[in-house]
Amino acid sequence: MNRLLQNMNPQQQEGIQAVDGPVLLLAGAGSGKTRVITHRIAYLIEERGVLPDSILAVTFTNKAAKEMAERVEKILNHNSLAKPTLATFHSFCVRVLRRDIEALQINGKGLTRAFAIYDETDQQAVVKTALKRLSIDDKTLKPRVVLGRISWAKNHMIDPQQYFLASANPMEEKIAHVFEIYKKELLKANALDFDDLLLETVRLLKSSAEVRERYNRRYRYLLIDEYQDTNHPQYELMTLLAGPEKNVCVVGDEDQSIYSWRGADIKNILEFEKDFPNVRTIRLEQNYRSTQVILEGASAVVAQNTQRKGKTLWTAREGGSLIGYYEAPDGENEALFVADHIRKYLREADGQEGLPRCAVLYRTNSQSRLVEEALRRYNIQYHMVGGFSFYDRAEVKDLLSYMKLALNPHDSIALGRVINSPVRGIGKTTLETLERMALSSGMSTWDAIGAAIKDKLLPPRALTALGNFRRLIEDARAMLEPDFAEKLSADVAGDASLPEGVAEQSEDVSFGFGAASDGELAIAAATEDTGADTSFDTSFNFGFDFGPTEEMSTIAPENAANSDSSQGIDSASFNPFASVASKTKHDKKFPSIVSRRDEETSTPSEVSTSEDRPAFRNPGDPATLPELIKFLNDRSGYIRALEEEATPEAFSRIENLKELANAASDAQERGETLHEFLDHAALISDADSYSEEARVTLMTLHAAKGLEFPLVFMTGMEEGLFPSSRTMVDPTGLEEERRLCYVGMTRAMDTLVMTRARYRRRYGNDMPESSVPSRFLEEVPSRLMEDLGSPAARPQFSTSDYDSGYRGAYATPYPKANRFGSKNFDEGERHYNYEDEDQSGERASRSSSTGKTSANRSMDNIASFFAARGQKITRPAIEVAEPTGKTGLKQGMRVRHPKYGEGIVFRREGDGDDAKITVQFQQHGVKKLVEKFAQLERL
Ligand SMILES: Nc1ncnc2c1ncn2[C@@H]1O[C@H](COP(=O)(O)OP(=O)(O)OP(=O)(O)O)[C@@H](O)[C@H]1O
Repeated sequence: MNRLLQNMNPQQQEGIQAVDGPVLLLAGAGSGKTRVITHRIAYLIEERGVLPDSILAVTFTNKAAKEMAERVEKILNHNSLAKPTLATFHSFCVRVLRRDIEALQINGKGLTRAFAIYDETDQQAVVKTALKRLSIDDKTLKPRVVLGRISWAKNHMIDPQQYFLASANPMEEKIAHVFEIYKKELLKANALDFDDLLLETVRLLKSSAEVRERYNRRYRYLLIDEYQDTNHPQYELMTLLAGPEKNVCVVGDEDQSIYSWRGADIKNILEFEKDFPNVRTIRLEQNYRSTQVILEGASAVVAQNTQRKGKTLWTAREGGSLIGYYEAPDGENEALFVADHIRKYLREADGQEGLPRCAVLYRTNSQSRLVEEALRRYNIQYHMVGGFSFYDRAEVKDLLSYMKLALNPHDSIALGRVINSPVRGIGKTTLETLERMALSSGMSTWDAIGAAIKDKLLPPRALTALGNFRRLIEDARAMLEPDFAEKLSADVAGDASLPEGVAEQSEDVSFGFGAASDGELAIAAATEDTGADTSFDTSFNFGFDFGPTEEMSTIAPENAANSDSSQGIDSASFNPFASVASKTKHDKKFPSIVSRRDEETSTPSEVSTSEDRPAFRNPGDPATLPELIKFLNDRSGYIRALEEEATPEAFSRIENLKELANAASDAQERGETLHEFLDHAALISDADSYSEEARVTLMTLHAAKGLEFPLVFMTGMEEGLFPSSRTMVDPTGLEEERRLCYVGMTRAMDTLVMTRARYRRRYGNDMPESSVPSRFLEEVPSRLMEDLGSPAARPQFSTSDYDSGYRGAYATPYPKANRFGSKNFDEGERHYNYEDEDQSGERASRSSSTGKTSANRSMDNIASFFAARGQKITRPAIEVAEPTGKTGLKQGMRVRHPKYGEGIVFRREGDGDDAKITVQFQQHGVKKLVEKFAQLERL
């Protein structure tokens, strides 16, 4: 047998040998697709005598192209001088255009071969020029938003004219005009952006038969990898390059198509057989990677999808350990569980053959923070793929810079970083003037801002922008002082009477809290209490959700006592400042977040009592860390700007900022000061050295595609997180999430563990929100899963497990029972949640005392989780009849809420006026609503 066919199964052999005519290689996960592609190329060269340079293989990433080239070289024993072309779509297009773009010129006009390639910064500059020319404020129409639309239009082959005709509103019309100018400007500059590289190549090959035929003669064998992730222009390019011979082999797996948000069209693979009628379809269905258990589990999940061709994957690796499931009380414990498991795995693997390798996968980058911190506590080195370490991300650094300025506004580096981020009209010239002033007088930039405002040294617009920025920082600084709320409301009241303009604002008093002087905060003269509770709400629009008026309160009972009785709820309680207005002053002072608290007046144990629960600030206390972050997020306009951008990247940045707020809440609970929090963040990024030898890899599910690991963790298996809430009411989006789940599961070779947190903090909320297990967990047959949460299986922690270097950063070492025994948690102190308040239905049927409900609920959760899969469990399931009430809404129904939009009913409890309904909203996560006020419309 030919050496290239040895050790290959019959389908793989067919895939290697079928080199003539169109071939669709449907390669299931782990079925040796990469092996087949590389051997196929080698086979063409060695067996069929094809010239290497007449082979073109297109892959998705440069890394994949490089690896493939190396593998082919190796298979051919480095005997071939000529090389096949292995490139990405974009790099291939650059080659074509550098050679032939001038064929597109008409009467000598058009782009030349010396064209420039514009990156995103260049693109933004062009859009800004266009907006300026059209007198459109780039705050109302963000350049990034415009660029997103332009890219979308281009990838759907829509030109500015068509875009204009199809525009449904004035905004879209404006974008069409910008698009038109953008196109002309690029042409004038002899430049192409990334999308153009593909589109112009397609246009070239379509319009010039001479050029097309030349490429068809040159590349007689075409191979496209990851075909399921190609978009429309890439599809067109493939058909043009396939030429009359159509020796084109596309390799892909529709079950691994996870890039529709980037324009990938799963139809390309689903309809390949239609486009090439005489296609030979080869299915690679033997999986060499995973155990039977893992493969069966993954296949069961993806089998729920409708958009697929359907493959029956099998493996000779019979049996294998069951898929582990662990339900942690919260996100921190989930991460610690993973870290503990990894430590054991690495220990056990020590001395055994082969490098132990494992991966922790998550849906969004922001989830890495807790895992990173847990691994660091265990002193386990890790490598993070596809992104910076959490604290290195631009948006996180920006927000930390704001926090640093709140402590020290003279920190010129932090100031330089955020003075115009988000864009607030403080331009280059202004900054240069400030820098010159600072340089010549020895002032800090902060002081230079003050001087420029005072002496009106800059144009009015610049001064207004600087004034606003200065005020933002001063207000943040004021939040670090006691009684800030009262001062702020006084300031807001005072503001109304102030004439507009920079001159007035330049006076210290009009800045609300006074200008800061070196080393200490100058506080504005105390003003009368002007009724903080009303003015406060208007002065602070945090731009995030504190809950609707009809939502069940998540506030502590002492605050809930102020509820609006007619509604049975307390809208104000969702405002972190509400407690300031509604509570009576406590004797004990809340520890300052600026300085370390006085150990005599407040010991760590006191902080965690219900009376002094850190989540709630007493009147006269400084703001808490999460409050400060929320204030900065909102007042800086940072989150708003990202929301307007509305790209997947922007959403992920928002998630990161929310995660930073969560980190702050954790720090607050540990009693950390702002200084300590910032130091902790700095240490994390400083110590962030990656080792090539690291055996632990952290990455998103997307980044994991194409990789394999003996041990894989999939974390955050929760509705709203995974599947992501944005996809949950869109069947197509949901199918893509399911494919992502399949990709994740099939990365595991020997062991797969899926975890979730029962309560997860969202956007630094005082109270973690309860979560619902991901539907994907439910889709794995129960016989394939085992619960790792039973006491015997539960890892045992001791404080000595933690890296001593890190312990210093935490004021209170965690007691053993707090980690996985979740003693505190179970006693309902820190993790108070509405479910603790409202379990009437379940409680009625339970004889247990309320003090133990959390522990019992945990059992019930696991019990019902496994019961749903038909697995026998020792604890009898609790029967709660599902009432339907007046609305007739039932579990699984799709509904619309006037504020939260679309969602799916997850649970209904109680009846009559007390009936509560839990809904998973697409945009807003899980909400528990009082049915009679909820105004839910059935869809
Ligand atoms: N015929 C074979 N005999 C033994 N091992 C094989 C064979 N074919 C593939 N493998 C092994 O199976 C694993 C998966 O192969 P490969 O990475 O090529 O799969 P893939 O189809 O590209 O996977 P995915 O699409 O899931 O990323 C590799 O470890 C590979 O060495």
